[in-house]
Amino acid sequence: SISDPTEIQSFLDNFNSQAQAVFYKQSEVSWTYYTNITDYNQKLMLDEQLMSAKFSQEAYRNATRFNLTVMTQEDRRLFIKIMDIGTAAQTNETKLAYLNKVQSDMETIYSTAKVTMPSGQRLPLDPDLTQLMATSRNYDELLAAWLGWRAESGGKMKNLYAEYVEYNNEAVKILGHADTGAYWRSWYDTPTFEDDVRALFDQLRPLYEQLHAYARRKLKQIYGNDKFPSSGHIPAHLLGNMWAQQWSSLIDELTPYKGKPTLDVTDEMVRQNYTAIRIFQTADDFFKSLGMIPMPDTFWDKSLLEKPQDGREVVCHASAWDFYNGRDFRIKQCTVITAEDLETAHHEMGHIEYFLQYKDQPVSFRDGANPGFHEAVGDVISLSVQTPEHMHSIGLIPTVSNDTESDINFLMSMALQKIAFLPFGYLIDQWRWSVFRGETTPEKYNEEWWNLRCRYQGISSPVPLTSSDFDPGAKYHIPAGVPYIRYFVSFVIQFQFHKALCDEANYRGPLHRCDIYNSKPAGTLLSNMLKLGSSKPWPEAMNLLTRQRKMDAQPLMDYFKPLLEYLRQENGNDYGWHPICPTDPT
Ligand SMILES: C[C@H](NC(=O)O)C(=O)O
Ligand SMILES: [Zn+2]
Repeated sequence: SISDPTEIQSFLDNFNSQAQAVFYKQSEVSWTYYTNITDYNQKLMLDEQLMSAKFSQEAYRNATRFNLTVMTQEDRRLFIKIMDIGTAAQTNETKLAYLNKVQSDMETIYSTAKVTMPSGQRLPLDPDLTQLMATSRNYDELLAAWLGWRAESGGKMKNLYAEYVEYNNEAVKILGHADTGAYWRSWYDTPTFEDDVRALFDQLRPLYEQLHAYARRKLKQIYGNDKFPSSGHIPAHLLGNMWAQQWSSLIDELTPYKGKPTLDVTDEMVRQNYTAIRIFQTADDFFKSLGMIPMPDTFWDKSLLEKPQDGREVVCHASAWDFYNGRDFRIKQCTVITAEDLETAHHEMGHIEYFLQYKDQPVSFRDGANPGFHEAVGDVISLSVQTPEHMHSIGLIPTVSNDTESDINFLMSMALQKIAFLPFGYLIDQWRWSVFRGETTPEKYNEEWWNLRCRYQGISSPVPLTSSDFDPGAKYHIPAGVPYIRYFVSFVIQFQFHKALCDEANYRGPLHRCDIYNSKPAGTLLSNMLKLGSSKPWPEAMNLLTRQRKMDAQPLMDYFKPLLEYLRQENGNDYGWHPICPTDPT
């Protein structure tokens, strides 16, 4: 095997320049499809994916000719990443083409699905059903939207998913991974990763149990006790969100102390004629205030920031794109003028900022330190943006009152976004890992999904389950093949990051009121971590930013401590639910 340093360097240099060209082409062709769903554009994308796979297979073959033991740590890390080619390891082109086609067809079903409402209207998820789930308080209307969406999305792809699992597992086993779940977890490069996330979830469950109890009591007042099963579960369609994953749209009903200025800035944004562009300029302004890298001109020229009105079908689920040429970075978001989309814009721009900070790294290091890091960047900024102080400073709330009651109201609004999410963020890949392992077989897909939803989220299906349903397919990341534990990791570490940046900004008050806006030191500290990309093991990146090497739920618990005390007082013994699904689904 090759040990000559000159040959090692020239291989890496060649790979780097070729990979940029190949990945650029694949990004462009994919972008064309995601922003204009047609059979023709899908075929171009699938063809390009096969070309890109051939490039990766050849790079893999060439890389295995080198002797990794004589290399520098950095070069060895590059070679390992060059050889981590995922499903492109499938050299049987027919099988790889079929896997990619099935994956793309599931994502297309999801992205073009429409529900025929009792009124006869045919509604897509974005923006119509999302808006309905957030604003309707009519039990039957919510049920119609919820049932319709499951039927038109997941209900149309159950057999496809079983094939996707089989072909995806076969491909990654060629690289030596036990199954697709093992491959996805390998990106965290932590042998105890599964145990670590379970420990974090167990540590945080009391917070969620208290919030769940509080929400359940309020929702019973709205919909009537008879709509709730005796097991303590909340019917899945009543939480203001199609997947009950975040409950922010219930803020007005769940605000503990009425009579204070609303914390939902949606109405004010609409009143001020906010546009999608202005939402993204607001986010860009925050990064600039930290001395971080502004969005480049190509971002503003080439992003798709609103759902096209020209009849084109697009994949509306928001995403941020790196075109791997160091210059072209875009967001695709069907932005609507709501507080939630202001937050999403910061989330997506956090990805772009990460791309910008590590753009001069070798291609194989242009990734998050681990996938959770990439999901955390924008959210950390958004923790500052959402403070009453910052919302006041950008004119979206009239006054800042930090008396105890207003403080609890604010913490409740943040808990509906961050605490409500934790079991959902945790259970998606619990389900998928069990599917990839073969523990959950196709006839058990739906039942096991609801077992986890009932056990961890304390919500249940408002209708009896049938084995032809495939409710996992009603959530984007399942048909799109996007791993999900990254969001659970992000929701924990973003509070570690927030605490570290607030310390760096010399902020002294309670963590939940910290706004790092304009802090150049905080911006420098964050930038230095982001610049690393995936060039170092993630504990080193974590240490650089937070002075510790582990994921730690303490900052999140400290942030919400005053609210937990309030909730325990409010709930008394009225909290918790039966771990298995109710038989009386109301
Ligand atoms: C939390 C996750 N965010 C994302 O996809 O960007 C979601 O929307 O389900
Ligand atoms: Zn993201």
